[in-house]
Amino acid sequence: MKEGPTGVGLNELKRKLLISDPQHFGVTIPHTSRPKRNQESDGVEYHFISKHLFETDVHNNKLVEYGEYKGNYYGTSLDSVRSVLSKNKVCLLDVQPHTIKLLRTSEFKPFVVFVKPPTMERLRETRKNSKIISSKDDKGSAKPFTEEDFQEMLNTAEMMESQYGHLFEKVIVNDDLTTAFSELQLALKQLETETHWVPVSWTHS
Ligand SMILES: Nc1ncnc2c1ncn2[C@@H]1O[C@H](COP(=O)(O)OP(=O)(O)OP(=O)(O)O)[C@@H](O)[C@H]1O
Repeated sequence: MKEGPTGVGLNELKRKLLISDPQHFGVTIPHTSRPKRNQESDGVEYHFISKHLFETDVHNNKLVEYGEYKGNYYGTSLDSVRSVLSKNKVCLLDVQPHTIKLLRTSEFKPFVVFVKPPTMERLRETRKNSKIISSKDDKGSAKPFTEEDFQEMLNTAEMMESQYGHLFEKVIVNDDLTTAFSELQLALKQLETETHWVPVSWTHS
């Protein structure tokens, strides 16, 4: 499980992990109530369900997280996480910090990595040629980072870390991308090869 402020590089790091070992890592397929487009297939880009069913699922706590955008719901179900785990893969999931509590169970055994922005100076330097890809925008528009984007990223990161820092198992500063990716790979490898501490209740199941 990874998290961090918008634009910090979560998608980029997730993409790199998936490419590096597609047998080992997996991602969830989200649910949406938006109508399926012609070129899309159910269960590939999204699980397409009705608005009514989405609301029932929300009511029955079947979703890890969900939100509404342009009148349609989008969300990730607990079952979609289970489906990745059932293939014996490590599920890469970005979540809001308040969701960590929900996932800290013996079933999911999350390893929480906080992806943190570097200093303002280093953001300016490293993101010179980077574009923010608006995930919310259907056309996937991309525009350069502004000073405000950097400031917001730093503010959000500080807020997240002060409020939820105790829930992070690993903090990775995404300064140089290649270095950050290597650190992430190493942390995940160590997680699988070395002994680490978990709540005692997790050892009984
Ligand atoms: N270390 C880095 N150096 C330079 N550019 C980077 C670095 N990390 C990410 N980027 C670029 O910054 C942009 C935003 O990254 P990305 O889309 O991964 O962010 P995100 O955290 O997933 O954002 P969101 O939550 O809004 O989807 C991308 O164009 C990405 O290539």
